[in-house]
Amino acid sequence: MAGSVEKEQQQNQVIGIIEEEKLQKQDIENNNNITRTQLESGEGEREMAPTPANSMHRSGSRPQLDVSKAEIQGNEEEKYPTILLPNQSDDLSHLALDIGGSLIKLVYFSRHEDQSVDDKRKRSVKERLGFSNGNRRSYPILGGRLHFVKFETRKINECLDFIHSKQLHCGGLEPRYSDGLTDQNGIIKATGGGAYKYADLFKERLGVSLDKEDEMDCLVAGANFLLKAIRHEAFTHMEGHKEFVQIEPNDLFPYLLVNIGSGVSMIKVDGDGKFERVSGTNVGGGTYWGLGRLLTKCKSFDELLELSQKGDNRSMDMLVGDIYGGLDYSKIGLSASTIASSFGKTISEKKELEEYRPEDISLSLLRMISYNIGQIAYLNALRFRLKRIFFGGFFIRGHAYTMDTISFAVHFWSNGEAQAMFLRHEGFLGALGAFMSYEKHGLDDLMVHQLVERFPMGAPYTGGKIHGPPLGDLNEKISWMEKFLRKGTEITAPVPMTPLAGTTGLGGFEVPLSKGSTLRSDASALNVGVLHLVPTLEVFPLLADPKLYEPNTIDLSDHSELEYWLTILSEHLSDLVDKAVASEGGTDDAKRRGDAFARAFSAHLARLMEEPSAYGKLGLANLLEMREECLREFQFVDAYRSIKQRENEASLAVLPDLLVELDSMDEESRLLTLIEGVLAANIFDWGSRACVDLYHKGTIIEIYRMSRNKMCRPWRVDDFDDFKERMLGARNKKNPRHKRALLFVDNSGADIVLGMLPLARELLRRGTEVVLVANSLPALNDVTAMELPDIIAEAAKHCDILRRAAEVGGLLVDAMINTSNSSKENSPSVPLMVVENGCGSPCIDLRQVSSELAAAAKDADLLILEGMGRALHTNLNARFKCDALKLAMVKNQRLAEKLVKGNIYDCICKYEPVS
Ligand SMILES: Nc1ncnc2c1ncn2[C@@H]1O[C@H](COP(=O)(O)OP(=O)(O)OP(=O)(O)O)[C@@H](O)[C@H]1O
Ligand SMILES: CC(C)(CO)[C@@H](O)C(=O)NCCC(=O)O
Ligand SMILES: [Mn+2]
Repeated sequence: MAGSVEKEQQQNQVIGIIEEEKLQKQDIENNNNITRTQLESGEGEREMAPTPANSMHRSGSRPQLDVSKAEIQGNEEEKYPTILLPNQSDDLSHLALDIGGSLIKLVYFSRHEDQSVDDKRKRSVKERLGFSNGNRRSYPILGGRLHFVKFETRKINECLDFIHSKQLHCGGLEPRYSDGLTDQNGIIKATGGGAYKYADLFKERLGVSLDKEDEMDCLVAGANFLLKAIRHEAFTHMEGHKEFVQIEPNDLFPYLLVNIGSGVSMIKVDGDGKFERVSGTNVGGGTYWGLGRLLTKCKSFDELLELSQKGDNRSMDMLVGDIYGGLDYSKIGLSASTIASSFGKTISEKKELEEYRPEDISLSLLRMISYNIGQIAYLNALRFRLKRIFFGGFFIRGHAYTMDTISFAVHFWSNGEAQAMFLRHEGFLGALGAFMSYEKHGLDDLMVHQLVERFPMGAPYTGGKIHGPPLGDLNEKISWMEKFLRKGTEITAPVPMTPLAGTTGLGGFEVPLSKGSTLRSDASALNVGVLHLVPTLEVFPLLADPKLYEPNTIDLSDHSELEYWLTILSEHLSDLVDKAVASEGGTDDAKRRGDAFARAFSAHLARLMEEPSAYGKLGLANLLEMREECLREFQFVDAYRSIKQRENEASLAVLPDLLVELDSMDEESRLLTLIEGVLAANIFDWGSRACVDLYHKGTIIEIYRMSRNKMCRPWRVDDFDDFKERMLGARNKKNPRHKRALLFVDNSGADIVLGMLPLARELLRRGTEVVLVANSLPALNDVTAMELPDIIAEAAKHCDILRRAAEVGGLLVDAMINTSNSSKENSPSVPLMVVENGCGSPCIDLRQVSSELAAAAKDADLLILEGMGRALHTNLNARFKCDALKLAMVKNQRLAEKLVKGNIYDCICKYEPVS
């Protein structure tokens, strides 16, 4: 794709659907009044754009639209006139299809220019660290998003409409105006039988040709991609218990892939493109849905599945006990309750179909088919000595009972030798594989750490389906939220996670496990997010062992733990909404958005409470990030903006006094005071309920002083003496001073200004280069990389060391500072730099950090992680290749008890020298 970039950039790009209210003709004619507009792009995502002349620093990962010199094409009276954007650089999409006997699966990719601002901080970082991420052509893969959508094959017109409304068939370009490009882009990769059957229909309706890819090739390519590139794609499901498994890419083959679509294919996979279809069965998903429809009169697959959840198969199935007069047949290992013959009971009863409960029929049928597939899969695994069986296809539909039955069959027959595993993207294997068959998309090179899965927080999913019209408008999104809630409570309901009693241990499987009363919402629409491909993400190079690294400290698979944190977030919500609404001026519009945000986020929390792994493996870091993402989705760019500003100002005002105080001390007490200061200042955390209550009781400075006065050693975890020894004894050869320290900073205000900056200054004074690592996007009151240079410039007015270092680090190039003419020659000229961490969350997952942080880490020999999010919730147990100091105040009673057997406001100073 990279090769065609220039060509595409020369093409005028046309955007078909832009809301007319948003882009008024007049503005377009004046062509410079529009500061932003919205282009619908995928599930409820919004795209906005600065004009080049008046570019707003919307911090963010959101792509932006260049509407300069925009022109209406064609009839201006049209409701949705086509708008030509000559200066908009390429934003294309690719689509691939898997048209099966029952369902059509779509995978589409939307890509956009990396429009991250090249601010002075970034420029200086690039210069200092000698790396560049500005040139995206140096990356084999381009950033963008992979979306997953499905439709029923019998409703193929809905699918065609969807493709048309999103212009997916012409690479994001309107065919009418893209001339030559239509041909070039008028080919869609497609697999499944429908690629043949519906080729003419696609040509007729969309003017595109389907480029047919072999179905088995695609299934295998899709499965291999998912298993290698997506963390925790596979999971086991036994007796209601779901567990994610991480498969090592070099320990993946061989395996048996069982794709349960309408029919079932069993494929032995030995490598990329190396496979053989070893078996299949015509008793599959189509059988369940088809027979079930006839026997129960259900109108939809989900209705049928839902019925099964209230069923009792004993009224249909003939059990061993029915045959043996209530006895087990223990000699061959069969309990009385084992099913001897599915549906067998109905032969001895003189009942008509109508006299059986549809619920029982559905359950009996589901069990029969699942068990049968599990058994055939086992036999094939045995045939080829395969230990792992991955089950895909939409028959599974993330349904607990189906998975339990299959797992049971595999486990029972193989005596636990073979393992059944399921895939989160279950039904999308073929479509993904077809997508992969596009040449030069670069996806093969994609690595786990470059993929971020995001769940649209307020997206147009209703009843598990995604349909147009696109929600480009926040109003629509908000009113849709209300619909979602209504719909959500209808279809999203708890399924017990704990197994019900009833199995005999003798191979009996008479009472369904994890059956619940209502069906969980459609897995494929709600359980699979949008995959963001971010080529600039890297694994933090200083992790001692990335394979062993687990960012989260607390295990949320412990249900009480999950409940606790979900409750915390829930209780925090109204306060957060107040802040968010205030940050946007408290207007009516902001209030509506705040309300919708609160509802959307509560719905997600409620869903997670019922179904903790709804969005994949859940950790506290994800949960906290989800909140920030959700805020951003409702356009709250920086909810704590004014609080941060106020706290920065208040802290900067007392900084000079603090520096004087520090400078009057000897080295040893200064170091202690500095660490104390960091711990004390970490009390300013708007993410902590307890602290927020505290803030009502005093000014920032009062609280900071109070906090510092209460600092008495030993702290709960207190390795200060070791750290001090390393620092003060650093003059000998064996332990030279640190060359470069990375300081992962946390909050704005006192935390950064009175805590971390003075510590940075001390390191600089000792000749250690300092890199401040801060968030890329706002999260709570965390300081961002974009905000830091201004804070440093202010602080530098009072401090030569900071000023010189910031100058050397290129941070002060155009800042207006009053230089006081003091002794330059005394201060060593090591740089102070700022890099972004690549995150927009209070926590940090070091498996996915920005490339500039990765570059800065190369020469670092000291890490200081500060704050609850970065040093406690995540990374407390992380091991590094260099010295590491973890500093935080524990601002939560439960966490304090759990992690350090201590109390709220206890402090942690954990020093881990590299051995
Ligand atoms: N909403 C749904 N509508 C219809 N079937 C569904 C739905 N959700 C799950 N299913 C089940 O999934 C099956 C289809 O799975 P899948 O999409 O993997 O196969 P397919 O590609 O359509 O079939 P094949 O590969 O055999 O041509 C259906 O037969 C049915 O059992
Ligand atoms: C025909 C396909 C491959 C179409 O996806 C699938 O439905 C299937 O594998 N059916 C089972 C056919 C058999 O092997 O008995
Ligand atoms: Mn299929």
